[in-house]
Amino acid sequence: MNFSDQQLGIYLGGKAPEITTDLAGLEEHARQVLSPEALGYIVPSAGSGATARANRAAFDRYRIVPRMLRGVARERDLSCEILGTRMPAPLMVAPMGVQKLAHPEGELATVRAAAALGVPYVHSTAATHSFEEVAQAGGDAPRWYQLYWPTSEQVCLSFLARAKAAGFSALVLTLDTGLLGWRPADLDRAFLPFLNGVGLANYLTDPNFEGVDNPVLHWAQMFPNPGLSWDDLPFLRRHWDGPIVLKGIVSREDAVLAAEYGMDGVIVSNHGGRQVDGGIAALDALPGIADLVGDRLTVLFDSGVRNGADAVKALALGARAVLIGRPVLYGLALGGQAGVDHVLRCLLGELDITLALSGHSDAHDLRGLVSVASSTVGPRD
Ligand SMILES: Cc1cc2nc3c(=O)[nH]c(=O)nc-3n(C[C@H](O)[C@H](O)[C@H](O)COP(=O)(O)O)c2cc1C
Ligand SMILES: CCCCC(=O)C(=O)O
Repeated sequence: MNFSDQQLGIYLGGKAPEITTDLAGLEEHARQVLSPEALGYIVPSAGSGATARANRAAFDRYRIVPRMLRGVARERDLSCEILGTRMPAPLMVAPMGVQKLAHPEGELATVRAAAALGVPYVHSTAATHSFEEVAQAGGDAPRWYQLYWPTSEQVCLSFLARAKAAGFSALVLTLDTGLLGWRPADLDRAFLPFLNGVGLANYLTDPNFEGVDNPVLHWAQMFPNPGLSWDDLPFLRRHWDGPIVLKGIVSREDAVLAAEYGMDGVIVSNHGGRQVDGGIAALDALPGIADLVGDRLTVLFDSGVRNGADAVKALALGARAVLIGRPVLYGLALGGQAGVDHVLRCLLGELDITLALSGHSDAHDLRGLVSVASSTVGPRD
């Protein structure tokens, strides 16, 4: 196999892509095709956008320090197993609701693209397709379920049972969205997809919603759930037979509590800056948490990853795998299933090439691969 076969054949399916391979430029392209409401919901972040900017600034501060002459294999294997789930590389699709805002095929296009590559897909409670539809589209491919814990215990139990029956193997409990954040782009338009019934597919197909007069009002009564506390977690353990991962952890204290409460993992994440404005960059929270609980918990990461090199940085700072958020939706907006396929292939390809060029044939033991760029280094005067 020659070089170009390897680059284009393996990574991109052998043809010139219709979408740029510069994933950092993807947002700009996606902005051209999204409706104003969809753009306002998907792209911006909470408040002034400070948390989202901090996410990116943190990635810029860390620099990869490649090592040489390490006998890197011509054919590398980045595959790994995370909480019982095999994956071709330590990459997963982050749970994201309301995907029909990006493309009419919504989550079905995303899960099909992920499944074809074996990349695990995490199904959001706020999806525009139900557990069962997504499971059918995804076939045997790995999938996890992300719970927004409804205030109704009956609905909560029904969601857990439906997810289990539909083959979702691990549970992600998102903790940073007890309420929606202050999102000016939506507030200025008075736009919330859920009020139009968008993002309620799991709810509307639930037996507990049968015969309900006003399903949107019913949803509104059970979505905001800021009252949850650590002592609620044993309930989940009793009713979910499989790994449980807490998403939205950015403090060391909470990471230690997650371990003490017997959780299996945490996702270090600030929800892509969509919840708290002025929050700590997720990447800045990662190394301290990984050092403290990495031997007891599976530490995963999202928020701000835009390309394969970013994923390498997060892995080197202690994440066992990285979840991809908005870039997947940008691919979805630009090309449906083919667009998501393209984005995932680019991520897998750039992750592989960056690791190989850094002296690694797999994605294990990357400690020491990044350093913090020092602002004092510059031309001598
Ligand atoms: C449009 C959109 C919808 C989202 N919906 C959910 C969701 O339903 N559940 C969840 O846990 N996180 C949700 N997230 C957050 C992602 O899982 C992830 O934490 C975030 O997108 C990572 O940041 P990034 O987009 O900057 O990579 C959503 C993100 C976006 C952009
Ligand atoms: C009501 C769920 C909101 C979806 C979400 O998590 C997001 O938009 O960030």
